[in-house]
Amino acid sequence: MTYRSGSTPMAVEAVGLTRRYPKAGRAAVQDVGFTVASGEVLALVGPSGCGKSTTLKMIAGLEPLDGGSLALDGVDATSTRPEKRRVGWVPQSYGLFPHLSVAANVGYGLAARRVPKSERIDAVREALRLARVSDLADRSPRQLSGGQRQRVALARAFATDPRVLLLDEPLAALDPQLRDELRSELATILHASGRATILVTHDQHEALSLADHIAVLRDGRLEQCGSTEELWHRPANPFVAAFLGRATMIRGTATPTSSVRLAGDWEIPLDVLDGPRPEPGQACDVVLRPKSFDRAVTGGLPLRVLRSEYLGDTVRLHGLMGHSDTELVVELPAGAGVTDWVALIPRPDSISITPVAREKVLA
Ligand SMILES: Nc1ncnc2c1ncn2[C@@H]1O[C@H](COP(=O)(O)OP(=O)(O)OP(=O)(O)O)[C@@H](O)[C@H]1O
Repeated sequence: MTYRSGSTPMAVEAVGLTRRYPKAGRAAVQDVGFTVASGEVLALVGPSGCGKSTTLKMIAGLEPLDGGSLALDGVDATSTRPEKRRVGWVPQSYGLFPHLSVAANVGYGLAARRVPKSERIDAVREALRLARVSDLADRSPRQLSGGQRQRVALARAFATDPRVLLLDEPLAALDPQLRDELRSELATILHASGRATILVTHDQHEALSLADHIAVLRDGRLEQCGSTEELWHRPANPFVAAFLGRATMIRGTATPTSSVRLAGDWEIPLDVLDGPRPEPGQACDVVLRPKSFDRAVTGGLPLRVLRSEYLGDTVRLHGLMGHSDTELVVELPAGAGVTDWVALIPRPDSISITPVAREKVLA
């Protein structure tokens, strides 16, 4: 039991979730835990097959748990039937019925549960308002754009008054431009709804802009779960760093002259380190992102360019740090030509440096 008297229980508390499909070798999900408060959005991210959908299904009650426990609003729900969990599911394809109006689609779940008509009308009106589609109530799903369909699917989930909303790749069915436009609107709707939301996405931009917290899964296991800022600035390992935004995480060593020495004799100054300063000789994890550098006018850190990609405003360089074999991806403003070697100066505000405790280095 996760509820402590005097404290507000978490809307979702998953502890050690484990699912082993029959006849499968390894567990699809192994020992995954996280919490989500009401009004918060958690993004489950990770490569294809890492266990995101299975985790979502365990919370909805569509897959049983082979280990661990699940509490909803502080009450154990590990074996609760799906229809009793008050969990709203928005599938990737939205699953709207083409022969029903938007309002009838939104009220479908309530009608199936024989909710009285007057209550149903109020609930549908409120759900349409929350999802910002009140003006579409009489249309058929065929007369809607992709973005409108997505919001109607959300309204249908809202109508049943769920305490938890589960969204499976909410923007995946939309074209890239519409996806960008809808991202911020969806964030506003989800936060205004006051529900706990768990969404699955492949897209790091979606995770960073929609979610308060992110859980990164890999091969069924949780690599890291924390606030978006925490994962961005202090990724637990190179996999998490790379997954959220092409970052490269490199282990370096603090020098006596307030810098960190990395591969290829690169030195990054410790100017903007906001946490505790490392002692000389102490190991540090340094997260370098494509936009962590400008082109140096004189001197600078040498990047040996292996390949370049023209991206319009910028050029993306794939290279090696100095004479080392450590790879790095850097994006610089397009315009100045690309040569075999490019000199860079670090932009300290976009580089994260975390001193590593000595015990962790030895472990
Ligand atoms: N019904 C099933 N029976 C057996 N194995 C399954 C079943 N469903 C999923 N799996 C396996 O479990 C693992 C996790 O699958 P899951 O669908 O949860 O991953 P995912 O992260 O959602 O993937 P994607 O991003 O591709 O949708 C995969 O190896 C998958 O092949």
